[in-house]
Formats: sequence, structure tokens, C-alpha cells
Amino acid sequence: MIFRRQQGGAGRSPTRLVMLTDGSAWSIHGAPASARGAAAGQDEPKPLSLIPLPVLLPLVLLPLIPLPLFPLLLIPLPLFPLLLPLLLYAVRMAAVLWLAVLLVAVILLRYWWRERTLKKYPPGPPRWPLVGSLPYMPGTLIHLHAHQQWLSKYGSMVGLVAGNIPIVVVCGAEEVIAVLNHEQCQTRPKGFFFHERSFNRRLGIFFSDGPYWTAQRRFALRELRDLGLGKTKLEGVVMDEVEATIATMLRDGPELQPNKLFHAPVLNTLWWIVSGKPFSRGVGSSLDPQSKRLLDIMDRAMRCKKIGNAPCDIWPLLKYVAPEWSSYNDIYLPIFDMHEYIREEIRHQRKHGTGASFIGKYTEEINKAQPGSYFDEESLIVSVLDLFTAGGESTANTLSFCLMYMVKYPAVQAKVHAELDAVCTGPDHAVTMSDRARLPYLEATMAEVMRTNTIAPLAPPHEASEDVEMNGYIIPKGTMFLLSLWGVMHDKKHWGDPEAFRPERFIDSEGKFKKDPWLIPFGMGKRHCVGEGLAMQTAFLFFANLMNRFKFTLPPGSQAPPEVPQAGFTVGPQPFSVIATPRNS
Ligand code: HEM
Repeated sequence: MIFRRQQGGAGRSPTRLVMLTDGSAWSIHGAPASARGAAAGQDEPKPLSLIPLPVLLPLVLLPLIPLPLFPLLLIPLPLFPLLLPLLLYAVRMAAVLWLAVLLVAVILLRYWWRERTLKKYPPGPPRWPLVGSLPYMPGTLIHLHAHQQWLSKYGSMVGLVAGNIPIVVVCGAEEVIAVLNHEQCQTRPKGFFFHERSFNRRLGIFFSDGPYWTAQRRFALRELRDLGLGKTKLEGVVMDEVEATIATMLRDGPELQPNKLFHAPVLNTLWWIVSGKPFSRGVGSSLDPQSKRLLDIMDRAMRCKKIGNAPCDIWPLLKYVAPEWSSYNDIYLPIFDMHEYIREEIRHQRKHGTGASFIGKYTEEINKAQPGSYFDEESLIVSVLDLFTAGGESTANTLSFCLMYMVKYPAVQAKVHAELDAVCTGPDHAVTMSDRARLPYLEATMAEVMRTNTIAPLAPPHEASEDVEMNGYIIPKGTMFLLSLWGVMHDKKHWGDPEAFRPERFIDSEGKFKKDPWLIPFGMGKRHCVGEGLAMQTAFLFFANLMNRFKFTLPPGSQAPPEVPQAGFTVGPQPFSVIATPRNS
């Protein structure tokens, strides 16, 4: 390319900058010099298509050269080699500019397209291109923010967009119940997280759909029941864990931290169901290395509070460029470690024989699988992962909350003790499932704990499998629902005084435990928790026996723990301490 100045003469346009190559020329102002000549009856016009590509390309790029670089074009020819780096820089800038323009165009197009589908969408915070409503979304405890800030401003259904994913946060009790029972709201979202956690397929029970999900759920329900749910066998396993926990409390007490007390024994019960054997006896220092490894993995997995909402879940490509910053490593590395742990157990069982366990029964299904079967090793790994993630922290946190409310409400604790004293033969009596019906106040206390500070305040996300019409809004297919179970259990119209901790609300006029259909810590409808029976049995045996053996008080001089929970995969109490005093001392 050669640039030189062309002098304009009388009656011609003033001096113009032109580019000459091979005799063709182009003015910066857009008209080919040859075309101008032709208009004046001189040379034949030269069609643009005849301009060779090496000439055409710079012509197209030229307008994109940033303005400050334009004076470069006035520099005398002999100096040009010296300016080559600057020229290259200019070309690079032009390319970057093109890319930026293209990117902005794509983002705006996507934004426009998305907004077209959200015409009758519920109101909510502003939605921007690229980030949607993310700047207005709290990172954690969305249910509290929704009830304190959004409910009065936008109503019981709040429309948001995270990145490009439409999300409706449902805070109204009736609307939550309607969605939970709606035929077209029973699938799970299809985002990055749901594939990445399960071998790039949607496997397991928690986040799968359709006939595959039905098969996995049915299998899990059957096996949880057959593996001893409600029968003496499982009760014996849980009671072993209860005894081990009590021994640890006596050894490490009297001051204890409930947040650290229940994870190991609860996971141990789950591991027994999964593998047919407990992984350790006791908690804390007495763990064997394998058990410690499992607990460490679970701890890392549960500590990550951003699941489904992290930058890598919204912009998946970040996993390649910023795995730390985008929380990819925090979320997925523990999950992959867990895959490996479960895979090792499956191999061990294959080698040494499988017994009456979830893995054993599942392996039998795999062995008799026909082509197209829903049962394979990866499905087994993810199903076990689901049982662990769904059942471990939730049950342990429920128990920590139980102790927290006992130290906060000593009068309730005294009533629980009085009831236990009337039913049991003394603090050394092991409370079993056969005592449950005779302990209605204890049962009501557990129900009230689960109502007041439910560990899954928002149900795991549901998705609209079709366009759904509700309250005059149209929620497009593919929208993610975040359903406030907390809202149902704090609805003023239904409960009267939802903020009060009052177990008596679950006691009828005859002094018996009274169920309430709006007590839904385990959800309702087709996606209802598969582990409710197991969780309630475990929680009852732990809580009843610990209450029978100990009196719980706050350490002298310490404040009552705050009711606002700590976020995690599920929520739990903020760290707090109790003094556990044996009742027979
Ligand atoms: C206090 C303890 C527990 C609570 C509060 C709880 C709560 C819940 C909730 C709210 C759901 C979602 C319902 C929905 O999507 O609408 C759920 C689903 C589920 N829970 Fe639990 N859960 C507990 C314990 C357990 C245990 C011990 C297990 C298994 C060992 C378990 C396994 C599952 C599974 C597999 C699902 C997915 C069901 C599906 O999508 O079909 N949960 N749970």
C-alpha cells in the first residue's frame, strides 16, 4: 500500500487523502477516484469487485483505525519502515474493535430476543443485557431478601434474569403450593451445573427428568424402604451412632459446638445404607483416614455457598480461563473427588462381593440391564452423590437447629424433659421408635424447629417444561422457579404468629401431635423428598436420646445464637456453643 497526498485543482474537490495501489484508488470519503474520473468523462469506471482482495481488505479496515492514528497516514514514505510496528498495532486495534462491535451486537441481540419472550413476565428488579438482574440479587439467603425487600415491592412472584436464564422467585404461599403441584413445573433446570456435576449428562435422582428420573426415583424409594427404613435394622445402626455421639459428648464436653457434632454420625448412617457398612465409629479425633477423607470432601462440597449461582454456572467458558475466580474449582473439585470415592467403593464391592446395600442392589440392576436401560455405573455414582448431598447436611443441620432452639427457649426444653421423664424410665433409657407416638410434645418441637428455620428455605430449583400461566403472568418454558418453602411456613394468614417459636401449634385438643398440611420442609408433589422417612427417623432418635441424657444451656456470659441462619448447600445455624450437662449427674 502506498499513501500520498493528491492536490486538488480549480473546480475539483480540495486536497484528499487517497490510497494508490496497482493504479486503482479510493478516497477516504468513500468515492472511488476512478469513478469520479469516469463521471468527468475520463477513464472507464472500474467496478469495486475488480479491486484485488489484498487491497480491499485494508480498505474495509481503514475506517476502523482509531482516529488518533490517522496522522500516521501523512508521514512521508521513506519513514514508513520505521513505523511498521505502529501500523501493525493499528491493524490489531482495528481487529479488536471489530470483535468488540460484533460482541456488543450479539449481546444486544440476545437481550432483545430474551425480552421479547418476557412480555407478560412477573415484575422484578431491572434486567440488563449480559448480566440480567444479577447486580440486584443477593448472593445467599435469597428467601430472606425476597420476603423483606421484594414481596412488598413486586408481589408474590418476582421476575429476574441471571445472565440469560429467566428465574422467578415465588414468595407467596399459595403460589408456591400451586407451582409445587403444577404438572408443567416438575422438571429441573438444564444449566451448566446440572450437567457438569454428572459426567456431562443429567444423571441421578435430584437433577434428572422424564422416564429416566422416574426409574431412578422409584428405585431409590424402594431401596430406602427395603434397606430397613422403619425397621429394627436401620434403627440399630442409627442407635449405634447415637451412642457414639453421646460418648463423644461425654468425653469432649461439657462445652460443645453443635455445628460440628452431627455431620459424621449422620453421614455414617447414610454410608451404611449406601455400602452396607459404617465407615467409622465415633466422631472427631477417632475417625479412620478413609472416613476422614469422605468427611473432608463433603465438608468442602457443602462449604461452597454459590452452587448454581456462581460466575462459572452462568458463563461456563470461565471454567477454562478463570477456574478459581469463577468458583469452578470450589464447586466442582469436591464433587469430582466424591465421584472417585464412590467409584472406589463400587470397585471394592465388585471385587469382594456386594451385600444388602444401595450399591449392591443397584449393581444387580446394572448386571441385568438390557440395551437402553437407565442403570449404569455413572448413574449409580450420581445417585449415591445425591443421597449424600441431599441427606447429610440437611439432617445434621436440623439437629443443630434443634439444640439451638433448646438453649434459646429453656421453657420448651423443660417441657420436652418433663414428657421424656413421664415416658422413659430415666436418662439411661434408650429412646426408640416405639416410644415416638408417646412423645407428642417432642415431635411438635421438632416440627416447630423445621418450620421456623427450615434447612431448605428455597426448594431446589424447578423448571417450567411448557409456558405456564399463573396470576395473569406468562412464565416462558425453561424458566427456573425458586420456591420459598420458608414463605409457606411463615405465612401470617395461615399460622397467625409465624415469628413465634411455639411447638403447641402442633398439639391438638387431646394433647396429640397434629400434622399441618402447610408444614412442608420436605417439599410436596412429585418432587417430594425421597429421604423424609429416613431423615425423620434419624432426627427423632438423635434428638430424643440427646434430650433424655442431657440438659442444654448457653455457656455463661454468652449471647443466644442469632436466628438468621448461615448459608450453605442447605442453611444451618451460625456457629454457637452449648453446655451439655448429663441429666443423671
Ligand atoms: C431434614 C432433612 C431433609 C430435608 C429438610 C429435605 C428436604 C428436601 C426438599 C425440600 C426437597 C426438594 C423438593 C422439591 O424439589 O420440590 C428434597 C428432595 C430430595 N431429597 Fe431431601 N431432605 C432431607 C433429607 C433427605 C435425606 C436423608 C435424603 C436421602 C438419603 C434425601 C434425598 C432427597 C432426594 C434424592 C431428593 C430429590 C427428589 C427428586 O427430585 O425427585 N433428603 N429434600
